Amino acid sequence: MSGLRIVIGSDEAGVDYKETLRKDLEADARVAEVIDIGVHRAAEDFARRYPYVGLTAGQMISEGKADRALLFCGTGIGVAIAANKVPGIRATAAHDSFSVERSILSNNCQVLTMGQRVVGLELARRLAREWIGYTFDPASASAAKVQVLSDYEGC
Ligand SMILES: O=C[C@H](O)[C@H](O)COP(=O)(O)O
Repeated sequence: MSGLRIVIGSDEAGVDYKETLRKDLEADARVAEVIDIGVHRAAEDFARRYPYVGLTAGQMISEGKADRALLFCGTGIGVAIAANKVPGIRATAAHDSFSVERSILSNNCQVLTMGQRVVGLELARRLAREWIGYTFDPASASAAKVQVLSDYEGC
């Protein structure tokens, strides 16, 4: 898909990867807009923890301000849990190529998360490049399964 609006964010444990991946996304012609929700390196911003980052990203997608989010924390787990609290949001941590692919093609996840303490930087960059290239097919056999979740949430 071209023209993606992507939120990028992290807690303090993922800020190094967030900074590198933000630059990658900004240089990618398939990305229309990169929205950096922090954290930034200022001490006061480091007080924001993974729940706020995940919730903010999920809310932005829910409100139509972005299409996807790429989030980092120590493991990728905390930001995924937080984003999943927002109704209608499907978020997952993934650190391998197949799971990243299926997060879109099977699950239509809007949010991909990774852990800076889990995955190497170059693999994270490669996975993000791959992730941008996938588009969910609403006519696929997977669509009815995703719809069950949407129906449950009513959105
Ligand atoms: O999922 C949580 C993240 O990995 C976070 O960056 C670290 O959380 P902790 O400091 O509570 O271990």
